[in-house]
Amino acid sequence: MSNAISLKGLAKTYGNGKVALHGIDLDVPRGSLFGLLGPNGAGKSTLINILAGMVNKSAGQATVWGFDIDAHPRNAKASIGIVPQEILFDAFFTPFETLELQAGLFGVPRAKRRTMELLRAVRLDDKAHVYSRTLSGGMKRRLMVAKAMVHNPPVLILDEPTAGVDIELRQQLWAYVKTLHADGVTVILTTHYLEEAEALCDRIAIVDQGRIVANEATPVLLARAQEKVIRVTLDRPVGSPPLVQGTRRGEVEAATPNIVTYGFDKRETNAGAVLAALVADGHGIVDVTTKEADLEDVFLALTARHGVAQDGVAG
Ligand SMILES: Nc1ncnc2c1ncn2[C@@H]1O[C@H](COP(=O)(O)OP(=O)(O)OP(=O)(O)O)[C@@H](O)[C@H]1O
Repeated sequence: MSNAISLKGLAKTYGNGKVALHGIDLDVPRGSLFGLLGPNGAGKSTLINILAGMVNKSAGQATVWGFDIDAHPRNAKASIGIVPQEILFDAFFTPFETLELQAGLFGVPRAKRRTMELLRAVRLDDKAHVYSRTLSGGMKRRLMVAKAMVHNPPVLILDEPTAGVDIELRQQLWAYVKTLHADGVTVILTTHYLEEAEALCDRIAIVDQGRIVANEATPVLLARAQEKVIRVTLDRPVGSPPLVQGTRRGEVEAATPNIVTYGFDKRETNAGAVLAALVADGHGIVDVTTKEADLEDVFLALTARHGVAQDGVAG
């Protein structure tokens, strides 16, 4: 019961024979801010749509907040709020009416509705009574989040919430999501923006071709990226990179032949040893920078397919 979402052998084959999910197992712990990453077509929307009751699974089990989606569909649905990719609401309703209508659909009694509180939370209280069609894109997006929260679900799923949203609005949206999370809401977000998942999520699962290829606490996932890059400015140009044991991919920069870069595995050597080797070889060090591998490197390594170009990575 400690999981917000639990999937066992969840599979989906569409009518046209396309297998979108190959029997996946996935647990999302309660209280987490969970990232679901994957290239286009990986199966993220299929997974979310099954939880939302919009797509029928072909096999397996799914529970939301302990409620099996087959045995207790109403409770499962009531436990989840979903912000879909597309903006969906009637442009001729005001934000206030939109939320009231949604609360009605979820059977929230009038006395328990939090319409103005939600509008304040997404900073749309001053727009409560204007037509929704006059809202900016970012405001509409925030209204979608408020709409997903009318029935106060313990789990909020955001499907690609920041695609096409500018940086300032993105930050406002994340500020609100963090507030919800701090208040105890379990948040699951799908995103192509790896930096976003890295910065926000405490746990990340990577989906690729209908399979979970990683599911780990963010620092553990990042630690999988053992490659580090060191860029050294030498005191004079070199024709080829001096040999340094324990490194690979030594390169001299074409335009500035006194700058050399090396890749190395953190488990095998370190920046100090690289510099010491260069000095021992008679080179003077003028400057040095290093770069850690990031989530993008891990992501690419895990979803690398022979001869197939990746799409949809990093937005
Ligand atoms: N209704 C459908 N009928 C047939 N195939 C579908 C249907 N919906 C999705 N698919 C296919 O299932 C696979 C998974 O799609 P899905 O939309 O779940 O991926 P996704 O990870 O959400 O991708 P994106 O990030 O682009 O939304 C894709 O190959 C897609 O073409």
